[in-house]
Amino acid sequence: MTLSESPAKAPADEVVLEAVGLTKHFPVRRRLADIFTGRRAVVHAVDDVSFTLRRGRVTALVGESGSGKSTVARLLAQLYPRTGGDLRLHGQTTHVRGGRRFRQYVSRVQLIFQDPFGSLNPVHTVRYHLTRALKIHGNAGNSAQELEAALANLLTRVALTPPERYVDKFPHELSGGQRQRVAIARALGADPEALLADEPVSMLDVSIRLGILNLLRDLKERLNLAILYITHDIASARYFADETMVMYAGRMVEGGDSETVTQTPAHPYTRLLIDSAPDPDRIAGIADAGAEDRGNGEPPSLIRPPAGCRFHPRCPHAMPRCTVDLPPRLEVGQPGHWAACWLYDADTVAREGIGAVGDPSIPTPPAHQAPEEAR
Ligand SMILES: Nc1ncnc2c1ncn2[C@@H]1O[C@H](COP(=O)(O)OP(=O)(O)OP(=O)(O)O)[C@@H](O)[C@H]1O
Repeated sequence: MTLSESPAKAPADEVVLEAVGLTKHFPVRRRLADIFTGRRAVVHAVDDVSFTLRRGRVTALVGESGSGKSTVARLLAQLYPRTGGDLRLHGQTTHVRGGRRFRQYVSRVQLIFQDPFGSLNPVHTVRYHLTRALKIHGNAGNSAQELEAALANLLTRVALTPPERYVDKFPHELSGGQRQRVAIARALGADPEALLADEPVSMLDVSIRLGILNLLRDLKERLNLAILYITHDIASARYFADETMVMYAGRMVEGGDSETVTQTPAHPYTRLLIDSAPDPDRIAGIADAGAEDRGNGEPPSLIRPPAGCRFHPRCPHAMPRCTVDLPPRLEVGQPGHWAACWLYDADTVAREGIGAVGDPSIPTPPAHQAPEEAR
């Protein structure tokens, strides 16, 4: 078998991968007190995360450091066993740990790492890395000519042309951007349906980031790929992703189409994120409201995460209910736009009042600002 020359025949928008209540807790070393109490402490890295990856679409997963984004990518790549929840490939539950079934899974779902310097072996050439990927996934053809054609095809797909200029280079002879292109070409050697790109540009020079994002977008369109784009840069999600989901302290707090989430953010945490990463194109009203509503402090301990909404200790709008009840996903206007926030439950707001337990050092929204406007 060789690489498909034309975009996959699967319909655009077809669901490839589905996370349903995905949960990952990492055990932490036992302390003396734990032995007496019989408790085993865990890091709640990812709790109850649900979303779908579709053909021909980029889904961004955004959040600050430690929010659980990389753990989600590793769960989707099945590098970690999950603590709970389900992972479905084309609707079928999938649970693989090594061996042939893992290789079959990996040929459909490929992970691209953040660090193009660490992910390529410095003693091997581009030819070696790509040939290995093609052979492992049965895409190297049946002759030396077919292999050569497949190598040229991969390099051309990632715009490393002419291919003969790059194929025999070692990683140290390439720039960071060129190395990341080789890493992407290696992932494409599997002829996958889904790419999981974990901060694919964060270690690259700012001047070449756009080129890599444009390449991924081009691949999404030409190869009809489903792409998960993990980033802490919400402005790039607006530019690059079709949908954006926001994670805070291991939980999803907001989701919807990227334009809506970035231009009319609903969750106070999303507003904080946008506020700390100014986007010049953002509409003035949101920018002003964000500056006023800014929460402060640090993300919580994931060993003993706060009850209720995990953002409530930092939230200027927190109400008593936020400290005890976990908010469900609530619709916030545009179809498909949701926020896990009690601000969007009219009964709770009417009963408790916005900001009743918020940090008093942070100004609460003006009295006229109804939950509708708090979006
Ligand atoms: N193998 C592990 N063992 C214990 N805790 C872990 C492990 N991997 C991650 N964690 C913890 O899980 C939480 C989520 O980490 P994760 O790396 O997924 O976050 P992230 O959003 O990707 O952050 P970053 O952008 O810094 O990579 C963190 O508190 C982290 O310390």
